[in-house]
Amino acid sequence: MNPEDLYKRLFGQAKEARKNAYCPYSHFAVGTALLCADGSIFTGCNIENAAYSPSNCAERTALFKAISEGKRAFCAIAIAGGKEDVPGDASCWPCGVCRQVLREFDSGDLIIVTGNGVGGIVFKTLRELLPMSFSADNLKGEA
Ligand SMILES: O=c1ccn([C@H]2C[C@H](O)[C@@H](CO)O2)c(=O)[nH]1
Ligand SMILES: [Zn+2]
Repeated sequence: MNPEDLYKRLFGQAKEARKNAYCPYSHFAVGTALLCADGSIFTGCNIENAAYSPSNCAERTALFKAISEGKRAFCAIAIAGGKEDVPGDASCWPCGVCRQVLREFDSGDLIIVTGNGVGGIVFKTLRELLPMSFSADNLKGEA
């Protein structure tokens, strides 16, 4: 399958996962689908909390599920987000916190996929979304 078709399918899985979003405060529902290097897929949704700050984004839900199952290498993550009463076809790029968390497991080619607002997808590398990032390389004195 060519990458674009693979990402379209992944975005469809993110839209499906978005149905599980728990967002009674923001009413902004997000779903994700994370494609691991071994071909497995982990989905996620945002999970809000009455105390607000413990809320978790959909990106980190999927990533933490995968990490906790032993996965360490990832190809792409698709994100479908929007107010809960709309289909979630518009672009929803990851927040700054999630970009940094994803950076921890990116070796330079992680793809971020989201909707283009007209029924298709758009994708970029995490490196494009988080240039000049801080990583483990800095701690090793290599950056
Ligand atoms: O990329 C994003 C942006 C926002 N949210 C969540 C956090 C919060 O629950 C709600 C509104 O910000 O959407 C995500 O899960 N991912
Ligand atoms: Zn986030």
